[in-house]
Amino acid sequence: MSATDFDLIVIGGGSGGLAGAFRAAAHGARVALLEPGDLGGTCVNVGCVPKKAMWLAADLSQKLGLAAQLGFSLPPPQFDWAEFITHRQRYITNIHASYQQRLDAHRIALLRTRGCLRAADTVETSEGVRLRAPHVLIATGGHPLRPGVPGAELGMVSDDFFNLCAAPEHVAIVGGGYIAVELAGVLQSLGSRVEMFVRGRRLLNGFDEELSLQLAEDYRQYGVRLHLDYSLRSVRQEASKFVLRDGTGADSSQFDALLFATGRRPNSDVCGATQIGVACDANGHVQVDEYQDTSVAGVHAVGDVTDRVALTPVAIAAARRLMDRLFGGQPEARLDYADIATVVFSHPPIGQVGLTEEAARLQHGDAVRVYRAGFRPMLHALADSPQRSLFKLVCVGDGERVIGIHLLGEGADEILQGFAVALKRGIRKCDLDDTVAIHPTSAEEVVLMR
Ligand SMILES: Cc1cc2nc3c(=O)[nH]c(=O)nc-3n(C[C@H](O)[C@H](O)[C@H](O)COP(=O)(O)OP(=O)(O)OC[C@H]3O[C@@H](n4cnc5c(N)ncnc54)[C@H](O)[C@@H]3O)c2cc1C
Ligand SMILES: NC(=O)c1ccc[n+]([C@@H]2O[C@H](COP(=O)([O-])OP(=O)(O)OC[C@H]3O[C@@H](n4cnc5c(N)ncnc54)[C@H](O)[C@@H]3O)[C@@H](O)[C@H]2O)c1
Repeated sequence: MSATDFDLIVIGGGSGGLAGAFRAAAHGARVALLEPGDLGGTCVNVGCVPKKAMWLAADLSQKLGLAAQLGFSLPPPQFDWAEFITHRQRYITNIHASYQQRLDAHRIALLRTRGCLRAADTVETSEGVRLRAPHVLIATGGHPLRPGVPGAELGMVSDDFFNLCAAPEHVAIVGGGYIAVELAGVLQSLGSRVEMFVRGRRLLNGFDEELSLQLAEDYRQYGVRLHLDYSLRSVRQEASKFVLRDGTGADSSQFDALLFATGRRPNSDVCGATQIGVACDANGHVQVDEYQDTSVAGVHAVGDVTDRVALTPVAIAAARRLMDRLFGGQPEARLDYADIATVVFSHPPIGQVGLTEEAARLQHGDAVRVYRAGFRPMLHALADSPQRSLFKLVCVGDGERVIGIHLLGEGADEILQGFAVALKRGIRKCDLDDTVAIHPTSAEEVVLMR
């Protein structure tokens, strides 16, 4: 291969890398994409997609329970986890095929190999082939992190969760963030008995505290046991069971499975970034400026390998804007990272965009006004199930500009997107008041708060 074959080399074929490669090629750039694993990276293979599939199965299981309470006579539902996996994996295989077709259509050179930066314009493959291009995009994502305690290697991480073929009977989950909360909900709904061991005093730091407390209550009602303020000292295995020991020396019960959901680390070292002088923070995240440029000219980075919001649509949006700037004649194109909406696929889900009440009060003090709606969604009220929804609006100033929307409850995952557009456009509370409700829905509560 000639040394100057490409305009862009992309290291990593996950959400950010693929989006960057497609957009650059659409602008006419000659692109090489290096990916040793399955196309789609974390999101498609061991993240959003299989996780959402499991969440949908868990949601169906809960709905079957409600249906039985509402007069449907059903045999006790049996969930064939292994069969569900064949549907899940078929869905994922179709995504791989569609990516491959798009790569071919865009004439992107896909190299099934690992890439390592040797200079700002040079990437070496595992086979020792050197490729050159004036622009390199680092999009190598991250990997799950285990806590630094003795025995931590005994537990699963989220990647391993997707290899399960049945619900373990009794599961310990360490962590209280996105992945811990989501997989706890899935496992409990699909038949496991789940205990969560959370370092902090509440679930989901960074989310609205009231919603987090309500979700903890929902989880307790649902049978999940929460150990808050838990300090993990070590893990050991006794026969096939796992036992956790805490900071006081007390042992947990015995578990059939142990899952660590204790955060992720960026894949910056494996791609040679640091060796060519790309600046990284103490955790290894590649440091980028507002244009996704690293400290080395011509080397750019997007997605989980950077220290920005670790979400698929963020990696995609950042990569597309970067390619619009580099190859699309839009010199100012860059991603605005403010007010990015996010959903935790818990049971029920939580959606948030903008500032939490706590963050708003720190920034704006007494100028903050909060509106709340707590209610039982109709299906749960009909079935006399205790699950409640809690919606909050955080507003600021005399004009009551809406600076935070927080939704916990059935449908929150689907409701939030439209309101996120409105918040981004700077709506005020009176704009919501002026909007006629859609009845009877949960979403109408957002425009009916008083
Ligand atoms: C369990 C779980 C659930 C999640 N759920 C959601 C969700 O519901 N919604 C959401 O928005 N986000 C979710 N996320 C986060 C989301 O998956 C990530 O933010 C997203 O995948 C980041 O994309 P990326 O392109 O930066 O990295 P990745 O998707 O991780 O892709 C990086 C790719 O780079 C490759 N690579 C690494 N090193 C090299 C190398 N040296 N050479 C070549 N290739 C290399 C890897 O093989 C990988 O394919 C979830 C994450 C997890 C773990
Ligand atoms: N629905 C979604 O969009 C979604 C779902 C999953 C993951 N993600 C993304 O992936 C990222 C990673 O998810 P995550 O859940 O791994 O991380 P996280 O940062 O959300 O949560 C990590 C949790 O582990 C705990 N923890 C860390 N070190 C610990 C230790 N040594 N001992 C005990 N507890 C410890 C933290 O206190 C925290 O509760 C998220 O921040 C998010 O950006 C998004």
